[in-house]
Amino acid sequence: MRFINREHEIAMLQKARELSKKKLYTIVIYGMRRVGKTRLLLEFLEENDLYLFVNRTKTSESLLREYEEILRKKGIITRYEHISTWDEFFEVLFERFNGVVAFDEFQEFQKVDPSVIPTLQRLIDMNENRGGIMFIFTGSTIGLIEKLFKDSKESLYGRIKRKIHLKELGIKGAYEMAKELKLESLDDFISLYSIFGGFPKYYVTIEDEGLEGRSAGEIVKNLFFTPSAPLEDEIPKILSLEFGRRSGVYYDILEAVANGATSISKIAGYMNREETSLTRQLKELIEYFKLLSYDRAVLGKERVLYINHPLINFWFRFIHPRLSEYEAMREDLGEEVISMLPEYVGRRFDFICRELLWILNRENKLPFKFTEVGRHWGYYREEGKRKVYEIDIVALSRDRKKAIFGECKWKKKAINGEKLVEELKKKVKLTGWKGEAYYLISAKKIKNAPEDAVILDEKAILKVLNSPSP
Ligand SMILES: Nc1ncnc2c1ncn2[C@@H]1O[C@H](COP(=O)(O)OP(=O)(O)OP(=O)(O)O)[C@@H](O)[C@H]1O
Repeated sequence: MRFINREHEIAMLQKARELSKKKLYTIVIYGMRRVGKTRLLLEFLEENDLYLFVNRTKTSESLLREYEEILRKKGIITRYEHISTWDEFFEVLFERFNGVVAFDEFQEFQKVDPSVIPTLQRLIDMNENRGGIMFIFTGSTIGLIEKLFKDSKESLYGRIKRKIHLKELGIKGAYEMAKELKLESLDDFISLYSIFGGFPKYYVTIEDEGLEGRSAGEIVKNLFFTPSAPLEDEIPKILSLEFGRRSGVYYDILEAVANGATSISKIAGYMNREETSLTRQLKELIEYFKLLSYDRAVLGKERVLYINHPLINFWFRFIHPRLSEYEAMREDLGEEVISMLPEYVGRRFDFICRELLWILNRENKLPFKFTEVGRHWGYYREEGKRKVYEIDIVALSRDRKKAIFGECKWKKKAINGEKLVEELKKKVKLTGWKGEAYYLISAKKIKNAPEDAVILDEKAILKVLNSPSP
């Protein structure tokens, strides 16, 4: 797959390389698994730079031997020289090497040999003013890498000049990949993006499996629901690397949230456990692993939990609760899941709308600039009963005096725009909104679109996706 996006990150790295010529420069690139850290490194590194992968399955001695061999191949040490300690390894680097040294999966040193970290710290301190070397450390386990570099108790704290949090490619980047894969049909793309988000790895898997130009349903079937499917253990693999041996309750919480338990009391109900026995793990899933987030009612105080990683959400919604069936009757389960996809995609479409709105906002293509966007929900009484209303999009100006209220519907059938806006206006009344109001409808096809509403239909969405990035 051609290298997509990341101009901003490459520019930051290039600037750091320039600065490192005068004075040692250290940079951390961290982000979720599969987001593209290694590829970014490899695109950036030049022939004489050093790429060093910290392989967690190796012993300290064998990793050192591997790196020693790399130094030999690069001509940094001779055939007759040997490196027997990590001290020597870094000393040789500082004495003889000019260029970039990239440690991929740096956090794995904690497993292979934790003493490497203070050794490196000491040598960084001693060589602070030495020009010519730049260190890049990449790490996947977000919580761990943050701890390694931000926690003042850990030794590399304060030695890092720049941190790059590498995020998913975003909807435009994902659409570029989809185009490479001949998947430009918006319907298929919206379904795939709802499942895979902007993680390049999964689009590369579509390419690796020769599934270019196929429908979203066929792709999902092939990648998950065939014998030895390529993504059959993707999520368990990622999560076991993140959670280590502490996994148990985390899995149950994720399953509960993916299936509609959006608060700690509902999760406890789903799992049939006491709330207090889940507090710590829930906090860790939010703050340390960053897999769960809160979605707030923009005009209110309530909040609900959701899984912010699209593929983890998909896995826990459809496969994890039915792992036995997944083993024994995979193809049948696949048929069932594929038949439920339109409804699933319909619900994920809210997030897609928000992302599209952010793009339009950046490009000044909305009635005003908003600074916050999310959902809103509230309650009203009808015939003595308490009922809920929901507004898919509420985008607010900084002073909270202007708002865009929107509905997002991804369905095959055309939506009646006028009717939808009428219903939306009734819901807006329920919120008690007093400021300026604008209305937005996002749907595949819209008939009777009111002239003064912001319209995000198939044509408008394709225009956003195809517009050049600023
Ligand atoms: N910007 C990109 N454009 C095109 N392909 C990409 C891009 N970034 C990554 N890829 C591809 O996606 C796959 C996964 O990327 P990569 O291995 O770099 O991710 P990673 O973050 O290092 O993952 P992990 O933490 O799991 O090792 C690779 O096949 C890579 O070539």
